[in-house]
Amino acid sequence: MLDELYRPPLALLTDLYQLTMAYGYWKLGRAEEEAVFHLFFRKPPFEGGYAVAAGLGPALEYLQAYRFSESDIEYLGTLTGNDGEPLFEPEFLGYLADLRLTVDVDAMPEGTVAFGQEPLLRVKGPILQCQLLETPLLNIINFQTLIATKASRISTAAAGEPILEFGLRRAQGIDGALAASRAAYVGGCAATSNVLAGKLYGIPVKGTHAHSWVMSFDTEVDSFERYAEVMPNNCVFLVDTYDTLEGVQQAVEVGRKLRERGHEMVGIRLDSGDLAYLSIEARKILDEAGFPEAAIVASNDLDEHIIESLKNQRAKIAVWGVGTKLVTAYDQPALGGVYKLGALRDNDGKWHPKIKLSEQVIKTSIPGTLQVRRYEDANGLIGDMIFDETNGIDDRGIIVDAKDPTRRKKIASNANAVDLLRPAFRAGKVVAEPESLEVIRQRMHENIERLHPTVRRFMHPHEYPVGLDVGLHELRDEMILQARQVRLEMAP
Ligand SMILES: Nc1ncnc2c1ncn2[C@@H]1O[C@H](COP(=O)(O)OP(=O)(O)OP(=O)(O)O)[C@@H](O)[C@H]1O
Ligand SMILES: O=P(O)(O)OC[C@H]1O[C@H](OP(=O)(O)OP(=O)(O)O)[C@H](O)[C@@H]1O
Ligand SMILES: O=C(O)c1cccnc1
Repeated sequence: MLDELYRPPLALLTDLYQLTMAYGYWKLGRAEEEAVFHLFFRKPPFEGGYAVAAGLGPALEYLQAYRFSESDIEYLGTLTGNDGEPLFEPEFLGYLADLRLTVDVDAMPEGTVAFGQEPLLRVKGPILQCQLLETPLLNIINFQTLIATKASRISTAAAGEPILEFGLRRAQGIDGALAASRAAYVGGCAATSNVLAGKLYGIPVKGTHAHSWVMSFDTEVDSFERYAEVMPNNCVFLVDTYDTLEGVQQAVEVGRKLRERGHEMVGIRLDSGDLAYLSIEARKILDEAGFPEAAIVASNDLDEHIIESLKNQRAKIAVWGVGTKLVTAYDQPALGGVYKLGALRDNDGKWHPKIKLSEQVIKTSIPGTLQVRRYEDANGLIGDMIFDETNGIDDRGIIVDAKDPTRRKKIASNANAVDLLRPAFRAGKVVAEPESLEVIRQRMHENIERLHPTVRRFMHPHEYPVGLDVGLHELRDEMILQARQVRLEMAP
């Protein structure tokens, strides 16, 4: 699913330091030196057990359109350093003007469940190009993955009942809203209130009416009657403007008249008060009045925790309207995905793994040209192995936890294995088959189903096994020791 929004070339959508490094590589004659970068997050968001990969479609659209326009080049020519002289020389700007991407990108298909440390995306090609792409790729993938994950958690809480995404009015700007509507659908929402997202992405659109409609009439019942007249095929009455349970009675009255005219009331919406109590009482009123099919829609600052609690309270809510907390990822507003250099190729064609050290083990990078192999059997997912494609997998078939190397797991030799990073972009062209959002969300549902329920739990979820191939782990350890040794020797 490639969309129009990211079609205009947006090569300047990057941090200036990517261009200063690009200039440096060009100046040093290293622009075409081949590199591999990986995009990954360290910990699933929301203190959860998993994330849902999203954003690849728009990212590919971005890559496909990538070029510096004439006005981009002109603008870059106006940038100066602290001596007032141009930052970039004209020959470099000419190089950028002619630049067409030749990188290869391998990526997890959207809707795949993903875990900490494992690459969602791998970019391989001239180091200058890889570097320029860091910021826009992180921008697109981080946000959509975050929102798809939130939506998937909310869908899990609603246990199959439809979620309507109502976030547009409180989303982070225009693109924040559109990207969130897309990702929310990937993560399992049934529809959006955002009509532009409906048009751009083919997401079903749904809507009720606001309090202002009720307030604009002399009485609540009058407002429902007029609404039923003009919109007889889409009647969800918002019943909480004055007194909620009285509002339900008024909806029933209007629903009866509607029925006489050959239409059925779709339902009512609750938007304040105790949603458990009010939905249970409203359900009784609707059932007793002969409207067992009328759905109770609820909204009001909902998230996965409130929905889970309302379900435990046996609330009679059939449809959930969720806005702010979903589209702003309220409790964790950024994913924190990073993009790190894994390897460089020297003149004789050999790949050399690269490492960045950190005081925190979790932040020490994983060297190599990485791939993720997922193992599963009839019962579901077993574990993921991160390995270096250049060296292949060690015969021992063991994964080692990157945070705690004493935690290891032997992978059963009869487990099914699938490599998650698949060719998406080759030498500047999209090669992944475009996927509809329907296919993507179906993949998300199937993936989530195959996770152990304890991994899906909101509170202190069970940690899904992800580890380094034991051979890669040993190489990484050696590289850490070697880098530290070198630094020790260099110490005065
Ligand atoms: N039974 C319930 N259990 C848990 N949370 C609930 C329950 N009923 C409602 N909530 C949540 O509690 C919060 C109530 O919000 P708030 O205190 O603003 O009250 P309100 O009913 O919205 O009042 P207002 O009239 O100001 O809109 C919302 O997030 C809502 O989803
Ligand atoms: O609570 P959220 O999850 O963000 O869902 C969207 C909210 O937006 C609307 O309220 P708003 O007060 O903006 O307008 P209204 O007058 O239609 O209620 C709607 O009634 C929901 O409460
Ligand atoms: O259609 C609705 O009920 C709706 C739409 C946007 C925000 N809140 C509610």
